[in-house]
Amino acid sequence: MLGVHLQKGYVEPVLHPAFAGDMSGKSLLLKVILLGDGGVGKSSLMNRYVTDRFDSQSFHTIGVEFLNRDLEVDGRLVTLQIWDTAGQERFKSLRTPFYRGADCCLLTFAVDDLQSFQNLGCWKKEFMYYSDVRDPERFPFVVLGNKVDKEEREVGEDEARAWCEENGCCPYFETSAKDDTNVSAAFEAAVREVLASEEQIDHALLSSTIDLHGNRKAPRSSCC
Ligand SMILES: Nc1nc2c(ncn2[C@@H]2O[C@H](COP(=O)(O)OP(=O)(O)OP(=O)(O)O)[C@@H](O)[C@H]2O)c(=O)[nH]1
Ligand SMILES: [Mg+2]
Repeated sequence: MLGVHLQKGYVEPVLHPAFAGDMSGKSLLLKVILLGDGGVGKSSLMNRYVTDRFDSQSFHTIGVEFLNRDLEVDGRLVTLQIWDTAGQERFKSLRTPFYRGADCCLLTFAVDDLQSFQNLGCWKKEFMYYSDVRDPERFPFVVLGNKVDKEEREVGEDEARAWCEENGCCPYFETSAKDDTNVSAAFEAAVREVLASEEQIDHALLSSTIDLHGNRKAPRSSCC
């Protein structure tokens, strides 16, 4: 980490460019969004990562909040803009307008709460419906099984990994916002997923450019 740039806000829904560099053009602004049932620990994960604090008495989120943190991943400077949403059903209309423009979605459940794990598919669907992503097949997700510090589990690691494989092979992290287990690793993985997916798109674009050239050349050679 190069430094923490803390910014907290309650914001209007805006279209967010997938890659907006800073004035020097050296830093990438990436929007990642935390989704999952109320109480699984989304706000706690964001606060642990950005402010290195944990509150055992946190309140439910209403709508959305975001915090920024600067970091370096594989030599790339990134400003990670983490959007924390309200998981409770009654706040659905307040959170869904903020899905657009996300670069990565962190699907979160708590390992001591089976229902929150069973709801992951609904969260994924809700995100895909409202985010209107350019390339749904390639959109990066990361799955977080939070509260691994708790002794009583309702969801096993193997079960969670199996879900990830069946649903597009997203990376899986067992985290604890309380103990600071794997929290940085999970957010850094989100950045890597975005960078990798952008590289795939660049590669696809490059390939189609080469194909275009190839198509232009083919008729000429047949003419001769
Ligand atoms: N033991 C343990 N408790 C946690 C952990 N993460 C969060 N909690 C607790 O779980 C409760 C809910 O955490 P929040 O971060 O508010 O949950 P949330 O997902 O943001 O909930 P909503 O805002 O309603 O969507 C709080 O009491 C937290 O202190 C964790 O890793 N371990
Ligand atoms: Mg919250």
